[in-house]
Amino acid sequence: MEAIPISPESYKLGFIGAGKMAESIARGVVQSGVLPPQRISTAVHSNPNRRIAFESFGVGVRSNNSAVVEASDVVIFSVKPQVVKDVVLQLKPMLSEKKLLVSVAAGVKLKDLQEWAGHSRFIRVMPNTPSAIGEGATVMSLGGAATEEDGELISKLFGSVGKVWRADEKSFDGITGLSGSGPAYIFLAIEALADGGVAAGVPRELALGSSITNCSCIFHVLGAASMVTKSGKHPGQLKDDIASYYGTTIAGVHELEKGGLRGILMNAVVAAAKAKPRAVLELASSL
Ligand SMILES: NC(=O)C1=CN([C@@H]2O[C@H](COP(=O)(O)OP(=O)(O)OC[C@H]3O[C@@H](n4cnc5c(N)ncnc54)[C@H](O)[C@@H]3O)[C@@H](O)[C@H]2O)C=CC1
Ligand SMILES: O=C(O)[C@@H]1CCC=N1
Repeated sequence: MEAIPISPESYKLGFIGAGKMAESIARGVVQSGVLPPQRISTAVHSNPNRRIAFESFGVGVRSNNSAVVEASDVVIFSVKPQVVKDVVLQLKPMLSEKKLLVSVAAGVKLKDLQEWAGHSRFIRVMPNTPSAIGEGATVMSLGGAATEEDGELISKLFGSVGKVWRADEKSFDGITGLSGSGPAYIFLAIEALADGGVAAGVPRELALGSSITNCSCIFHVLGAASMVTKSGKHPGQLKDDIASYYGTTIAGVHELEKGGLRGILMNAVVAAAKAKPRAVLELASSL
């Protein structure tokens, strides 16, 4: 059966799973103006605070998952990986090929998603939480029956909250370890660098205090990231530009190298890429 085109001007978007990732995407999409909140809905499973979070930016909260699917042309599965199979199977009678299905679940393969849904108009996406402020990184891979127009629609949706790339699904574990989980490593680094500043005599408020948006640690991290994207120079070159001979920076860089920072960061990405969410382990053991 040929997939019925979804109108970019009027389609309705539904989230199954009203958690942190769904909120980051929905919040960013509404802020960007690509979809008005009236065209987005979700349902709250157990935590009533999630209703408040979504309603705070105008997204409607329906009574249950079925009501969300019924009202939506595009359905994003944003529950934890171990819950995806159950919700897709429960909703299967309503998931006709007229609807475009999307999953953001880490580690859950298109092959399985398509089998549970009964069709392959499915797109697997790996976003990250900076989507909430329009700075997300999203990678997507199309299932068998997803059309080029479907790909463009989802690309535009996630493009409204950051940058979007397409990749072979084979790369998805690595992409999850790098860009899905990656912001957490940087948050950790920001916190640790600020603590280093405090240890070296920088007042806490100046390093990373209660008025976080105005702290020196944030500005140097933002500045460094912007230089990588805007200068066109390799980060190694930018590092060399700061590290004067006999200078202060090279003393700090020496400590980082002695502690194995590069190896530790590489190991973190590889460990996250290899980590299998419980759903995937259960799936493998049932084969
Ligand atoms: N948090 C992140 O940075 C990223 C998360 N993801 C993926 O996004 C998905 C969601 O992750 P988070 O938002 O972090 O988790 P979360 O725990 O914040 O959200 C999941 C939500 O699903 C709800 N839920 C549980 N069972 C349900 C059911 N049967 N029906 C409807 N809702 C149900 C929960 O109440 C919760 O609000 C996961 O599959 C994860 O792999 C992907 C990229 C980044
Ligand atoms: O930690 C997790 O499992 C999810 C997937 C990528 C980021 N958070």
